[in-house]
Amino acid sequence: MEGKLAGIKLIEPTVFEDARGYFMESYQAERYAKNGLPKAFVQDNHSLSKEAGVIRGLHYQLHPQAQSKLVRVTAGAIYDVVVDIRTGSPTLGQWEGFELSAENKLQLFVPAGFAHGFCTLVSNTEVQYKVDRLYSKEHDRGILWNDPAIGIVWPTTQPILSEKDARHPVLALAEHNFKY
Ligand SMILES: Cc1cn([C@H]2C[C@H](O)[C@@H](COP(=O)(O)OP(=O)(O)O[C@H]3O[C@H](C)C(=O)[C@H](O)[C@H]3O)O2)c(=O)[nH]c1=O
Repeated sequence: MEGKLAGIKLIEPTVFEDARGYFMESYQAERYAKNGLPKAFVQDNHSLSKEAGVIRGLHYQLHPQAQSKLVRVTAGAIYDVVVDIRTGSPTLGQWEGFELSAENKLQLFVPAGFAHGFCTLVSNTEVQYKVDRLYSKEHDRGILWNDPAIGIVWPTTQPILSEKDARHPVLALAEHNFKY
């Protein structure tokens, strides 16, 4: 399913349930590539947030280390947010949110050119995501979670933030040089 912002994809995997529980292919390179996802991811990430109301983000990496991400929740639930920061994009500065959970098993594909962040909805939420470029501290950038120019409506107005996330700059969108 396509999001309202070009390139964003919400993926519902096939879940095989039986009396024991369930099985699903959480990723399959050939099928996902047919849906326009990168042919190769190079890193798996996994975070645990102990409380509801944790916001991680909004993050992105600059070219040439700009990352596409395939995000899923394996415990708990998040409100996952993407912001279009592609210079020249007709939806530059627009955001969209999705509820991903261990229950709904939905996966979100976030192409390079989007800032990404999430707010946990329950305690002990675990998020696992694939990226197609390696982490690069030098290319890592952030946007303030409540940047008034973007106006994201989060599930909380008083989030638990890392020190880094509490002090991101607000974003003059024109500054970004993502090739649309
Ligand atoms: C992202 C990353 C971080 N780190 C190290 C750097 C720090 O010492 C520590 C925690 O990093 P950070 O506070 O940036 O972690 P999150 O706040 O969960 O960041 C993530 O949150 C949002 C939701 C994202 O979309 C990004 O993928 C990612 O930036 O892990 C690594 O060693 N490798 C990595 O790929």
